[in-house]
Amino acid sequence: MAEEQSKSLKLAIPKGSLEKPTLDLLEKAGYNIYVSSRGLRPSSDDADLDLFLIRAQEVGRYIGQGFLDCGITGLDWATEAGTELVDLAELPYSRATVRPTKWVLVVPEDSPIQKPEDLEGKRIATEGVGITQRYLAEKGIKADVEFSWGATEVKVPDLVDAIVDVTETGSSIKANKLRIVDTLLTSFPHFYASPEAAADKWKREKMERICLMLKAALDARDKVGLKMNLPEGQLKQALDKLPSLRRSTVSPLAEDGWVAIEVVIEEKVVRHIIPALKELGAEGIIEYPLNKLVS
Ligand SMILES: Nc1ncnc2c1ncn2[C@@H]1O[C@H](COP(=O)(O)OP(=O)(O)OP(=O)(O)O)[C@@H](O)[C@H]1O
Ligand SMILES: O=P(O)(O)OC[C@H]1O[C@H](OP(=O)(O)OP(=O)(O)O)[C@H](O)[C@@H]1O
Ligand SMILES: [Mg+2]
Repeated sequence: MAEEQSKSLKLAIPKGSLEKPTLDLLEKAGYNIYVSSRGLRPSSDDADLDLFLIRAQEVGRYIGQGFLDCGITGLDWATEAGTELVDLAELPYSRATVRPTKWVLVVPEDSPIQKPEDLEGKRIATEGVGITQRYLAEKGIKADVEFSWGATEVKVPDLVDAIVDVTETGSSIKANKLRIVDTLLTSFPHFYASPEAAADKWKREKMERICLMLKAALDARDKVGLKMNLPEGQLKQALDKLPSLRRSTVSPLAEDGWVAIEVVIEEKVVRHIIPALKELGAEGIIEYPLNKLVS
């Protein structure tokens, strides 16, 4: 028992672009994290967690070296770290949208470079040197790849011929009048563990529970619950007309000839579904938000 109580899980949260969305997701998953101003060791309402805010680029290194048990970072930086990590879950969220981050090869709109092979002998700046070098090696292209500390878009065409940079919404590419030549990698955040932590029963169970709750919170995103009463005679028509209702729970009501329907659907279809149900004679329609969805 004493040993159980002294257990703790060293968990890294990515500092930077992913910090806010990661803290929001953890909160939705049921873990309230408190980050003090300039503090890099957040506290939480789960006494088992020992939290560290670490740059996304470095999370993989410290987990791989065994100094941290686990953490969240992009697939991109985990790959770049080159350490052995156990991938416990893909978490499909991003900085601003639900789309994955893409690492793209980019040139000015009017550049003569049209295809990757045109990079032969050229200069490329990027924060992801390893990702870029592996891509060029796979294609048998020889080009100079130099590390960029950021603000990479400004470097073409005066300082380098092309850049490899992250894009999510595409607004930076548009604002800087750039053109995508190719996509090297698509990346979402993942939950990674060290091989030692993954082999430890208590840590493994703890991490799997956290992943379950994180995924449940992500799966509930953009979905709502809908409940209503419907004349039984209209049930077939409702299921035919509204395919998204097919997986609903149908139960009899105390009042003869009526059924209660409960379903989880995409929020975006609700505005079509509610009026259609009303036309079919549905009554007592309620819509409610969902916090978690576990299939
Ligand atoms: N729009 C975005 N821009 C940058 N990174 C993003 C974006 N959306 C998601 N990410 C992810 O955030 C992680 C960290 O990104 P990045 O390496 O750019 O560092 P950063 O936290 O943005 O800090 P910096 O200000 O140094 O760029 C990566 O895994 C990346 O895939
Ligand atoms: O497609 P978008 O949604 O516009 O996102 C892409 C931008 O986000 C990142 O910049 P960041 O804010 O991380 O600054 P950085 O350029 O210093 O890395 C990336 O380097 C792009 O500039
Ligand atoms: Mg960035």
